[in-house]
Amino acid sequence: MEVRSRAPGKIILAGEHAVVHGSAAVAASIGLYTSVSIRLPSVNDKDDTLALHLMDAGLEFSWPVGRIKEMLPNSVNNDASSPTTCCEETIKLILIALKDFKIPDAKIGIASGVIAFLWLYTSILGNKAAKVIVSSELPLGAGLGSSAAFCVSLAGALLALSDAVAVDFDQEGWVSFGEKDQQLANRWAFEGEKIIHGKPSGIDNTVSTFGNMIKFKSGVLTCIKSNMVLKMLITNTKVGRNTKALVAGVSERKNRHPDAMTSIFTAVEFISNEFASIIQSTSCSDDEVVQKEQRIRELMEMNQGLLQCMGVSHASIETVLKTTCKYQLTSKLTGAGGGGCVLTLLPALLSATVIDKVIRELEECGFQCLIAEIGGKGLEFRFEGRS
Ligand SMILES: Nc1ncnc2c1ncn2[C@@H]1O[C@H](COP(=O)(O)OP(=O)(O)OP(=O)(O)O)[C@@H](O)[C@H]1O
Ligand SMILES: C[C@@](O)(CCO)CC(=O)[O-]
Ligand SMILES: [Mg+2]
Repeated sequence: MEVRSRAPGKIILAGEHAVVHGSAAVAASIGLYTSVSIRLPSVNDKDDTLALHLMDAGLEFSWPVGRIKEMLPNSVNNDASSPTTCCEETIKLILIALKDFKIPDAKIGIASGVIAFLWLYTSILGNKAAKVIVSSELPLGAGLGSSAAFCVSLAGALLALSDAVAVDFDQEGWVSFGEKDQQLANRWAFEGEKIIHGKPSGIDNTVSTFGNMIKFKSGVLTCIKSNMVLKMLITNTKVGRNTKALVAGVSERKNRHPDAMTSIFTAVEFISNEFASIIQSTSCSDDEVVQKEQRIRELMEMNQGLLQCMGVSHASIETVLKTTCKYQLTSKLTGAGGGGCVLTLLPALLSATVIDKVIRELEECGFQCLIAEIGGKGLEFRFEGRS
């Protein structure tokens, strides 16, 4: 039997990092997905290995199922309906076991994804043989929520094969879980994100699970119904960075300057709330749309300034800001910053010629541009066959 699942990446429109410290943030799913396929062996198949193929990283892993029990003595046969946290001791044990695979230095960040995989797999499905393939349309480690899409998609495929959720094997095509099961997938994905991010707020896995546009604060999600067409250019600076290190850096800065940083996080809270209310307000005339866009531009500019105060901007991000500013366009980083992706608001009345020009200039700097669909579907799965 084979199950496939897919979960989208995201953009954070306002509030990244501050959301880790309890401020509100606004995020939307984007139409780029991470897909997972899990194939269980047929009854007559004697294969007793768990194989993982990470297509984007070009890495393959496999473990005899007996070896997995030794590596993760505490996770196998957990209750799939009760998400649990992977302890530091288990992370260390898996890291030691991963040395056998000689992951190249340039790809060492993938190790945390493999640990998250092993934790989710063994906690939800136990000690079973399977072939798992992961592939993504998202750039990895670039601020578009690849880690969350990875964890959500995995949690979804694993839960679809577990006893913890009731699924209809005969349903054809892509289907979503019911709300209770979506919440369970989201809670498991959060446990995976903890392994990759250290201290995630939960916004990335939540928007990847539920899709659409959301406001998120202290673990609570509010759906946003957008009343305006929001078109964002996404520029990938291709400067690699690691969300865990950037989140930790902001916390260290907060420890050094608690009052100043708390004031910054409070300012971000106001920005996110205003952002959400502008998007939701109705506008009838072109003039009203232009006024709303103007306010969003100012909020993006202020948010970017505050992210710079938090220490998460980067020379490559500043280059995108300067380049787009030449065309009177406003940009801000999205996700953890430190490189990665930058959003540029494309006003509704902006001509295609200007968009082409700005994209050409950004690409001449070595960056990669894309315009993604905003606010689409969340986690979905499908069964490919039974045996
Ligand atoms: N398709 C994938 N295959 C293997 N590992 C993945 C995949 N997608 C994400 N990962 C794991 O997630 C890590 C990247 O996560 P990270 O949080 O640093 O960046 P991001 O999620 O893309 O950006 P942000 O958190 O700012 O939105 C990778 O190093 C890897 O461990
Ligand atoms: C930087 C951060 O705020 C967003 C990363 O996409 C981290 C998080 O919320 O977990
Ligand atoms: Mg991430």
